[in-house]
Amino acid sequence: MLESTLAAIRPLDEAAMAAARELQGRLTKPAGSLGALEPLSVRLAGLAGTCPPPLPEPAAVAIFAGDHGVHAQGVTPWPQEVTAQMIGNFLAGGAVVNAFARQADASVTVVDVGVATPLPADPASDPAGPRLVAANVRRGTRDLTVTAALTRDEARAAVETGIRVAGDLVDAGAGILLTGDMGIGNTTPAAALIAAFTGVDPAAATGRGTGVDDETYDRKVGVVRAALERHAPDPADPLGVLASVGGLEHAALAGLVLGAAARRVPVLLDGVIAVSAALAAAAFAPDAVGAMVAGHRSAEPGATAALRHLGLDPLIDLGLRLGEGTGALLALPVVTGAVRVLHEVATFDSAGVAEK
Ligand SMILES: Cc1cc2ncn([C@H]3O[C@H](COP(=O)(O)O)[C@@H](O)[C@H]3O)c2cc1C
Ligand SMILES: O=C(O)c1cccnc1
Repeated sequence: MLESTLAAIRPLDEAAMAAARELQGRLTKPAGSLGALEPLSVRLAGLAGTCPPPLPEPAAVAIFAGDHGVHAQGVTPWPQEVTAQMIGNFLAGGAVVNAFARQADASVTVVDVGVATPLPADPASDPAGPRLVAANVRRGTRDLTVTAALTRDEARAAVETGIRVAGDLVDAGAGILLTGDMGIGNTTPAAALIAAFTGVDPAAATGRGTGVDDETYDRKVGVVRAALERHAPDPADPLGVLASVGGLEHAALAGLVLGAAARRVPVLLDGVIAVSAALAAAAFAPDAVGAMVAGHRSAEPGATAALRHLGLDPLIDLGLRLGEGTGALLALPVVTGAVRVLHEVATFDSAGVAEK
């Protein structure tokens, strides 16, 4: 399934992009006045293979949850149980991601791809409310400072879970997918993935996650450095990188991105966990970058290194450092606006407005 998905990922459609550029030039506004929205609309036309591309509606957030063996190294002050407890919060509608999803009219799907502790009972009473997908590959990764976090088969199973979730959401009608994550400790493997794929130093890839103190931060950088030295991951082997220093939610997010790209539906990336997974997706299939929209610039320094490597400019920059899909949801109206312009704005000709 991974191989067939990769084979389905193709470059953007040049004719649709040319049509979108030409249309942008005829709309009743000075050329270029919509800044980053204009090239975004062109890219989304290229992805859809038609101009104008469909409005990115309805939106679906997929929150992949997993735990991390590296938690044992003291890289985060939060107990591991918080991952499972937050799943309960997502399903009950009480997390920040739920508030923003309601505002954006987006569905929320929570995927247990690797949670270590028992999940709370699913309160799912509202059929339109958040939904839980049980797809646990393993009850958390192994400690990447000691051994590979995952076997290649486990990493593949998680990637294929993400591909499957993307396909199911698109089959159910989603016009855009948004990435979400939950996993106490997951900024540590995200930093390791970013260092492995971009080549930046572990100190430049590592941030303070939930807000760790100086001592914990120094330990975290040391953990990332030790993991890279131990495993020497090969960036040309994305499955190997995900297995050695990644996480189950990171691998599944890479699959979600690949699945979206294969179905030619845009995928709006959230923060540092999402962009670390996007690096893996791009290593699997460089053309997958065409489907990626960077929602925001996470405060985590690794996110900026990853976005630079991917050649993506984030739509908003609010200093967010939460994850869950919150930054992607806040950026969604910007994406919709970029496409709506192509559908609804009059041309100089049709509106009888004189050109310069
Ligand atoms: C209550 C709570 C809600 C969260 N929602 C997202 N995260 C975010 O913070 C965690 C990563 O940071 P670190 O690597 O420092 O542990 C992940 O669970 C991520 O989704 C949360 C973290 C907490 C504590
Ligand atoms: O950028 C993120 O997504 C992020 C940052 C800190 C903690 N959790 C997630």
